[in-house]
Amino acid sequence: MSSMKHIDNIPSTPGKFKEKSSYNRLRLHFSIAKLTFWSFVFLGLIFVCFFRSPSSSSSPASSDLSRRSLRTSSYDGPAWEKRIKASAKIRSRNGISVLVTGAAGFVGTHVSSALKRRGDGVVGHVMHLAAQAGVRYAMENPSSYVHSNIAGLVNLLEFCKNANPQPSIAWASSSSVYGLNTKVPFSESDRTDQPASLYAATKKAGEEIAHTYNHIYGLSLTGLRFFTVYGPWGRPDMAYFFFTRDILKGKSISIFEGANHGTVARDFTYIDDIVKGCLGALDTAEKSTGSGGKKKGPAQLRVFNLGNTSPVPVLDLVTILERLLKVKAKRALMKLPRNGDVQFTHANISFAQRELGYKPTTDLHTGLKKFVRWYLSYYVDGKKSAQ
Ligand SMILES: O=C(O)[C@H]1O[C@H](OP(=O)(O)OP(=O)(O)OC[C@H]2O[C@@H](n3ccc(=O)[nH]c3=O)[C@H](O)[C@@H]2O)[C@H](O)[C@@H](O)[C@H]1O
Repeated sequence: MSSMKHIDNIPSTPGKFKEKSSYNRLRLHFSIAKLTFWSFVFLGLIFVCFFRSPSSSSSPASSDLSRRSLRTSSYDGPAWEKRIKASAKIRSRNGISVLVTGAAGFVGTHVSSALKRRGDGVVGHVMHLAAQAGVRYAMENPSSYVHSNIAGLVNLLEFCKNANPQPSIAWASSSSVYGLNTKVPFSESDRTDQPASLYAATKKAGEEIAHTYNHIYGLSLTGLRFFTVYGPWGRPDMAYFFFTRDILKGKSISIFEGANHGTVARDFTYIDDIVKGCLGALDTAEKSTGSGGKKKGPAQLRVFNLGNTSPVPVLDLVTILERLLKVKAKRALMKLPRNGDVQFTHANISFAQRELGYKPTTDLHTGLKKFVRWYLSYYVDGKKSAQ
């Protein structure tokens, strides 16, 4: 595991870490190829693999254990193992032990701490920085998407299928799989065979791969189609994040519009609502039916939209940010580039509502208010630099 230290240098979600040179890019690919499956999986999204198990204690969890206990400069040895075991320990009645990959990413961080708060055991791979999220970055670094979203997924499923007992798996898909679909709101049964970006194509491939492992090996699999997740500790490559940074710096921001000044809108979904959907998926997942690589019977296979059901034009997002930041943005309207962006997303969440009890409660203004409060305290009061 000590080989994982090099991951510090791997360019991750654009904006968090800058790629310095083509040498680094080559090194990234070479290094990823060498990683074990533990470090090979997703960033900016979660991939949760979990085993139902009896509780070992009824005492409440300490909510900050998950991240703090794993923050260490050494990723092997007895001390590290002890910390991993402590984090994995279940502390509530009927708790579950969850392997959260991408636990250092945006959604993974929030899901891990929510699990810890309710007493579940969590094992994070805090060094998991391989890049795969983001629609536009897929044009710059296509192979990172294939490595993480396809090869990483297959590696993980290979491991899970051979396990005895097999775990159930909930994993992050994306609203982008709807691609050029024009029927709104997007329902899980709508067509998803027209991806507009490589990112979307790799997520769609993940859904098909999930089908295969469910069919052949009896793995219980739940894919979650996230709709533009935002909030504190979010990804700097996302528009709401870098708009905030650039508005504060007095830099102009490009706001995309469709043909004939058509509205570009997103079903922005607040992180706390997404976390509730993730926990709902874990709590309702059935057991896998196979063991040791052999299927014993049909297993659960699900896909859910986790959106907000309330698309907001990007122009309105900017207006809300201006009000919250008390700074006027320098707006530059631009035609939607042909780089993978779609014009509109809108989730139908009735299936998730019925099956997971998923019910988003945060509107964009309320969510952005929380984000801006965090942003100002972290970057402005905390004097951290936002690149
Ligand atoms: O739901 C998803 O599955 C995806 O959500 C997110 O993608 P998007 O919805 O595209 O979010 P984001 O980039 O923040 O752009 C937001 C809006 O701003 C517009 N936009 C963007 C950049 C810009 O310079 N100007 C602009 O108007 C842009 O046209 C868009 O309308 C995740 O990044 C992705 O990983 C995936 O999870």
